[in-house]
Amino acid sequence: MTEIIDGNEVAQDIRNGLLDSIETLTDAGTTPCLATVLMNDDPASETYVSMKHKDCEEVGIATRDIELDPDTPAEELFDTIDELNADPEVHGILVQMPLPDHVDEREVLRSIDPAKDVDGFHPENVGRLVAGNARYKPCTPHGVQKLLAAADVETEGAEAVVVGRSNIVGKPMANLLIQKDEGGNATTTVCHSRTDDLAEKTRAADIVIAAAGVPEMITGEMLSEGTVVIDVGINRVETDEGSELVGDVDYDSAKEKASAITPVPGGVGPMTRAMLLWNTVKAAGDVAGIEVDLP
Ligand SMILES: NC(=O)C1=CN([C@@H]2O[C@H](COP(=O)(O)OP(=O)(O)OC[C@H]3O[C@@H](n4cnc5c(N)ncnc54)[C@H](OP(=O)(O)O)[C@@H]3O)[C@@H](O)[C@H]2O)C=CC1
Ligand SMILES: Nc1nc(=O)c2c([nH]1)NC[C@@H]1CN(c3ccc(C(=O)N[C@@H](CCC(=O)O)C(=O)O)cc3)C=[N+]21
Repeated sequence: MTEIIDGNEVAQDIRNGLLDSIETLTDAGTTPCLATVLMNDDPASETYVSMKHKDCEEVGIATRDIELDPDTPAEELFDTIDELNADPEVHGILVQMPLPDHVDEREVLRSIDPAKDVDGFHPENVGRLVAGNARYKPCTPHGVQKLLAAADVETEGAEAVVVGRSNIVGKPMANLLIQKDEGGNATTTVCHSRTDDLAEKTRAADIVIAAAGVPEMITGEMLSEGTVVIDVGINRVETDEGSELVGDVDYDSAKEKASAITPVPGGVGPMTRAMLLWNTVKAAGDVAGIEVDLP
């Protein structure tokens, strides 16, 4: 029997696990607060940002909601970030990607106070993660680690294959998997668009983590019996019945081979949002000087 790993359920457990710490912090006068900055009018981005606000509301995290018109001059975005950096009531800052072409994404990431960088994308936080001294683990890979743990998947000694090498998913995922730490100690291969014979790599894996942004590219035929399959991909595709959300994994054929698999939607996506709350609570705890219990 293939285990279907329910991301909504695990994310709910994480949110519940944060409640006591949020209450402790709030009672001590430090209500955790996340600020989001949205500077694109893509409906999907708007949906994701509003989901993040709803999640915060549910657990008692305060929010700031900043929306900038996509043709706002970059200077104004930097001014906004400076204000949030300086605001003692704001603990986490998330600038939703993608940004318009006239804004330099790297410069934006560098401008966020690393102590408030709850995405974990600032170069200082990337460096700390790589050095094995992470402050904020990036939300999507951290969420994948929590999903694997919830499904009792042992990473230590496992052969893990990450498909994708982006800065926001593939690279930090691989870095977490090779850490000498809980949820790490995996022998990790990173594949990408120039990988020769991807199927050979995925067939040798105990754990496959698909983050390529190519709809349904990982098929059952590319997997060995018993593989754990984590599908990070979120692709909107048009079908005869309208638009549909699919992952990077061909779910039906992969499920035939997998011992455990995540669905899309309802897999990694909700975990990304839950780990954002996790990082925000950690940020508030650091500011308050209170050691909070994190799930
Ligand atoms: N669930 C969630 O919370 C989140 C989901 N996502 C989703 O995850 C997916 C990946 O996102 P992201 O990392 O930002 O995407 P990017 O487009 O930034 O990176 C994709 C990576 O996949 C590699 N790749 C592309 N095509 C192939 C192929 N045919 N075979 C092997 N490797 C390939 C690319 O290789 P190369 O480097 O050579 O170009 C690149 O490294 C997307 O579907 C995205 O929507 C993203 C963030 C959060
Ligand atoms: N600074 C920044 N940080 C991010 O973390 C970030 C970003 N920019 N830009 C866009 C990507 C994408 N991303 C998702 C988060 C949650 C779901 C999610 O909750 N998905 C649900 C619902 C999907 C739906 O119904 O549309 C699911 O998969 O079940 C999806 C995608 C975060 N990202």
